[in-house]
Amino acid sequence: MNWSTNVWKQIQPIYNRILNMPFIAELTDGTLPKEKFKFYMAQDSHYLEHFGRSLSLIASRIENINDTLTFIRFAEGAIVVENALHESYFKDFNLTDKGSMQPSCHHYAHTLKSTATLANIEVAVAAVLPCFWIYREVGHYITTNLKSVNNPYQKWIDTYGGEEFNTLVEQAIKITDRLALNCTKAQQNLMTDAFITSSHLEYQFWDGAYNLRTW
Ligand SMILES: Cc1ncc(CN)c(N)n1
Repeated sequence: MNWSTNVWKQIQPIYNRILNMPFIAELTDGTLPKEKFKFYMAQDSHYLEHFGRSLSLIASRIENINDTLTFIRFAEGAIVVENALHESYFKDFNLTDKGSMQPSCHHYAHTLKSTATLANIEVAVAAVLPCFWIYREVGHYITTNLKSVNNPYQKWIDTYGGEEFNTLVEQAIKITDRLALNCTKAQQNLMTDAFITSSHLEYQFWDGAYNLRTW
């Protein structure tokens, strides 16, 4: 079994907790209160900047030059494409000030940046993978279970449930599995730990937004 299949199995309890979060249920049926989505979008805009920086750090450190190019494109996707979605919601919701980073976002963003800088490269790559993979799965899940035709969060759902994002996710999984193949079992375990930690932080990010958690 390749590394990614194995680690995805390991995070099933966390993934199922995510699917059962009120944030996801209400995003699916379009009833998520606007103030919670606005909080989430503002925090996510901060997150995407730091995520993009983490991807750029990985791009500069990863050995294979084609992987460097792929991670540069991932960084651009986060900073330009994904953030454009946020900008459009800022307009829709008259949000002008995104405020400062709050605990869940701060913890996740800085964990990724320090891992991308200081950890072995395969661990850094494993740490960013849930940011791709969990969002794709949640996007697909919501698309399949969509309950409302006029869902105000449709643009978000279409972005993460769509084909363009899926292509990026496939590339990220493939690179991570290739790196894992050249690792010892001990190194693979560190990759798994990083993947699990980021999966918990994905849960915390949505939970922080739903509860409008501030310092
Ligand atoms: C917190 C979080 N994690 C992941 C994604 C998808 N790149 C995101 N926009 N925000």
